[in-house]
Amino acid sequence: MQSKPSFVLRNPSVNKGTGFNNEEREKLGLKGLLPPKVETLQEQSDRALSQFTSFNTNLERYIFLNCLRDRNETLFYYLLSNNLELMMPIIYTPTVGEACQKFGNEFRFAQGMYFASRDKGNIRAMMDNWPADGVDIIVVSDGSRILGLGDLGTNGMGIPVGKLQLYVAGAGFHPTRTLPVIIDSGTNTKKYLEDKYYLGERHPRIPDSEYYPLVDEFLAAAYNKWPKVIVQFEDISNDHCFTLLDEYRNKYLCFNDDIQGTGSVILSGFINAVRSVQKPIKEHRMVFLGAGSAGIGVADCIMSLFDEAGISKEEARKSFWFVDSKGLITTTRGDELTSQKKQYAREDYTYQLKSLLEVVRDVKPTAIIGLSGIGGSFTQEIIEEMAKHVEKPIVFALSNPTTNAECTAEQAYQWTDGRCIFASGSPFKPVEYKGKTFVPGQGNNMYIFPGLGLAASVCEAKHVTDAMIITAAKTLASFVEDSEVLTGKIYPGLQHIREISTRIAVKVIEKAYEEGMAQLPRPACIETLVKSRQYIPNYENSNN
Ligand SMILES: NC(=O)C1=CN([C@@H]2O[C@H](COP(=O)(O)OP(=O)(O)OC[C@H]3O[C@@H](n4cnc5c(N)ncnc54)[C@H](O)[C@@H]3O)[C@@H](O)[C@H]2O)C=CC1
Ligand SMILES: CC(=O)C(=O)O
Ligand SMILES: [Mg+2]
Repeated sequence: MQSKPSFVLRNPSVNKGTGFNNEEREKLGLKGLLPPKVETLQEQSDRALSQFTSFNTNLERYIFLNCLRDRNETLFYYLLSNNLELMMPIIYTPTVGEACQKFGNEFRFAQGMYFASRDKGNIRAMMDNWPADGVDIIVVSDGSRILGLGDLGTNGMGIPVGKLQLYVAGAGFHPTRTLPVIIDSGTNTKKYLEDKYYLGERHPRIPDSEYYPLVDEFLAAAYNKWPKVIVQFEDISNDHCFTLLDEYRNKYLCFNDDIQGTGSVILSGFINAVRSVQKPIKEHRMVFLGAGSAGIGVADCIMSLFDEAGISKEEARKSFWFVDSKGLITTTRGDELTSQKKQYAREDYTYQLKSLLEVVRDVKPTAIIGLSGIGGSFTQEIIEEMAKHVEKPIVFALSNPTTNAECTAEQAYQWTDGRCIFASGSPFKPVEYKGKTFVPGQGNNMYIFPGLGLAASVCEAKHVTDAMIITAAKTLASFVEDSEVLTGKIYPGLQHIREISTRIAVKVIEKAYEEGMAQLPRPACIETLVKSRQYIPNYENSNN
């Protein structure tokens, strides 16, 4: 490849830094521009790892990694892929949450694309500014509900960026073919509107009459420019996300990660928790704290287990109790419920239960599922009350980041005397309790979206269906052996994410063919096709 040296060394997609061999240095006119030693990718990675560990704070490590990505993409993905467990909590939850909150302060260079209301009418033309040849996947947020941190506006860009890094490292999307997007529809967070470093549009969120046409124009433009692209909606507040999903799920190739990805990963964890406690699904009583996009998405997916057990929807709903900021959701509560809440509203309560503790006392749940964004809301009293009535309580504290988790892993094991099956959205370290080591599971959609997205992209799916989402959940669950499940392990180790994503992709593609959703002619071997499409970070694959 003939190119100006300054360009090659400053283009992260092709830059190898000290990895350029002598022949390449000669050919590309790089002689004298690099220190003499030619290094292998492994040697470069060893140095980068040592630099990574030398920082004092996780935010510094986050900045270091993103700057590395901006210099040498191959090295970044090689380092990340080989140190995923160490680096996941940095590029993803919890550190990405802090990085978003400080996005304006720590901004160094632009990534992805931004579309604001004033761009209305020009979005398709703006997309031609994106420098890559093609785009296979877009993660789009409007920053309105970033993890459990609320409305961060344009600062939310860290989330699409981080999710796409997982798509590359976890599933093998090609990094140059991923596009993080922020639809800047303003922010209602005063702190950011008044922050001199805030980089978004400085106005309150636009009304629905402007919001929906803006998103519609963005999607139409994206599918016009990249007809096979898959779009993942991410961290969009629940006043919009359900409407967007309903509107577009049968029009374009898209899905909502917080509703469907979370639904799938928690269904998977629940399947294994049910295997672990050895109690049939119809005997479970599930209390949800939080009835937003994630809570409803999870319940909708768990409903499939009742369906498989031959239990009607009407009957199955009696196993769910939802608590939101106003208490137990009932048909008699007196407030206007959204259609999503209505389907799970209890009809059998003539009295009102205002607090989670009251609900737990009343229901004696076998599972308590936190997707409220409220840190510490599973108190000792609540968990102890639950543990009185159940031999192996299922405690899922799934809100992110770590500070927003409903309880910590340590608390859950202590308060249930080591009997609970625990999972959290953000990672917790193993817990020593009464001479035993408990390894908490991470119930996070990161196990699902890379493989699901890969499947949809590779087989050129028309749409992402519920059956594909449930297939992904079951495939993930199958990674945990019976013997492991009995010890309380419900998710496989993260270090196997590539294998997991590959298997999820294969199974989801098979389902897509079964359902007539796959548009690519059926290949002789789906696994071979999937593997042939996966990016592996090494210099042999680069263009030089
Ligand atoms: N582990 C994972 O993979 C995922 C975790 N999440 C986390 O779940 C949390 C919620 O996400 P979404 O459902 O998308 O948000 P959301 O805003 O759609 O829903 C939040 C729900 O919590 C309820 N709530 C708020 N304050 C409450 C209180 N004091 N008591 C009881 N309920 C209360 C709200 O009424 C609402 O029903 C966030 O922290 C997010 O990070 C979301 C998606 C995936
Ligand atoms: C994990 C995730 O998608 C969330 O917390 O929103
Ligand atoms: Mg999310």
